[in-house]
Amino acid sequence: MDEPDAAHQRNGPAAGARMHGLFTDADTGRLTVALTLLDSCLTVQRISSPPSSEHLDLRDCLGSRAHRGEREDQDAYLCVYFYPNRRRWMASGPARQRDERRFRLPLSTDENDEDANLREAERWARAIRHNTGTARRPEHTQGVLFSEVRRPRGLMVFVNPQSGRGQAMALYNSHIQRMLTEADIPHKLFITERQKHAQDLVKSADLTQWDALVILSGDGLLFEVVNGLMERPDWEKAIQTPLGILPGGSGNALAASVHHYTGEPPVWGEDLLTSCGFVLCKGLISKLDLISIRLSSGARVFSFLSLAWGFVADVDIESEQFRQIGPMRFLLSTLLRIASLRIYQGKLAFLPAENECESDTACFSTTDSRLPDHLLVPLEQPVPQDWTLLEEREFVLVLAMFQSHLGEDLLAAPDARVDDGIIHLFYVTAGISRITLLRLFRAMQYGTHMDCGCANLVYRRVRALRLEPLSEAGVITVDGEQVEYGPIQAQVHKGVARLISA
Ligand SMILES: Nc1ncnc2c1ncn2[C@@H]1O[C@H](COP(=O)(O)OP(=O)(O)OP(=O)(O)O)[C@@H](O)[C@H]1O
Repeated sequence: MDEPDAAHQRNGPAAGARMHGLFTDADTGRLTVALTLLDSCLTVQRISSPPSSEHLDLRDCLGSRAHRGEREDQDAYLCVYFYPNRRRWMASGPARQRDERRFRLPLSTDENDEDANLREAERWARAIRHNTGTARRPEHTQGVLFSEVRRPRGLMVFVNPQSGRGQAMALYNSHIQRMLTEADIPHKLFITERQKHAQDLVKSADLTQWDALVILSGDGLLFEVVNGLMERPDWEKAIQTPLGILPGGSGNALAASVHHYTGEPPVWGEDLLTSCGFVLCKGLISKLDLISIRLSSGARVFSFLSLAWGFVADVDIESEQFRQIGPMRFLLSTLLRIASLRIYQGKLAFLPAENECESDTACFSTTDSRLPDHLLVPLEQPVPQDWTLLEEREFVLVLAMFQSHLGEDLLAAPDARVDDGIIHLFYVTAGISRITLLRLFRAMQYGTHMDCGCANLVYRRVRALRLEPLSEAGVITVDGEQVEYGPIQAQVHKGVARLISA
């Protein structure tokens, strides 16, 4: 804390002050507190002994409100809600933590105007909310601030009560409801009752009623929402509805990616939820890449996160049986699968990102008019000539990442960005030892797996890919959800959706 500026107190507010006033401590009603509102900071100076001064950064502020005291109390109160990044204890990393500040304005001495103190507190709350909305981080040069476009509609918040360890409703009650109220964001809760419930709801929803669709669950529920939007006749407009993600599942890869894009140190569990809640209330609306995925049956799905075959897909699906242990389920399944390591036979081809010009021959022609896949040809035809077809036929895993994180603590593609228009393709060829594979996954926690010097691990930046498994049975996952097994191909569509992100 800074020492109080005696001259400042004598002479009034500092230059640039939007408002200046005297309050008392909300709890004791005794200490005198001088508040000064600047463009991007609220200064709190305790004038009474011991004097002190604090500068509270409005970029960390979610909102502010004024209210009358309870029952007989005629004083007015000003509440300001901050979520600064702080260490909980010395050894822990910084994480956003709630810090509510309350200040009291005593009942007006003017008997003819008993509401004067409440009006003054409301004037402060309005001014703080205004400055909170405009106090942007200087690095935010792109995108639209969500606070500028939202209201008066609200959020459609989907909660899957079964996701993760079944705690999503408790997380809503303990964190999200309060944060949205503090940020003055209206919302309506939709508790999903079955598979595809969220998909059906967004297919038929009147989207003009909502500012954004928010998912408090794992990535699977957002996958349903994205595909529900893309199945609508008005998909082109519908997919422009901003999406928000709050971690309530066990993988929470997109939520971890959104946090990663803030540039803040990694956090997990409820700290990740608070961070994503903060991003949701304050964040920018960014463009989001969607990846069109074609399955051998002719079905098509849209993905925002990942496509996996081999080791990663097996671990994802096999870990379902350990759902009750939360995110640890992936670690346990990884160890079990490493113990019985498999080789997967298949063909892999891709269009390198540096091949900017699009193939003349490629153009997937179907009756489906949604987002034509101009980089793909039908699966029965050979890939276009400007594609790379690998000679390797034996893999341990193929993993295409569209965002940075594969799980809360797996930073698979550190350079990925929300709308970079790139598929970050990793594959591990047969011949890798168990110990090296384990080392790779440990390094992936810090995003340093490419620094391990493992010759079996290859990373390519691509725009489209095709995978043809040669073994009869196996598992392929898209965004962590199992899809039909067989030849599959994908291409990126840059920034066609929108995500509330950092
Ligand atoms: N009430 C419900 N009961 C059962 N399944 C549901 C319900 N609501 C949604 N689902 C389904 O649960 C599936 C998994 O949801 P989701 O991915 O959000 O959670 P998760 O699997 O716990 O998270 P993660 O993918 O991070 O492990 C989705 O396919 C969704 O359709």
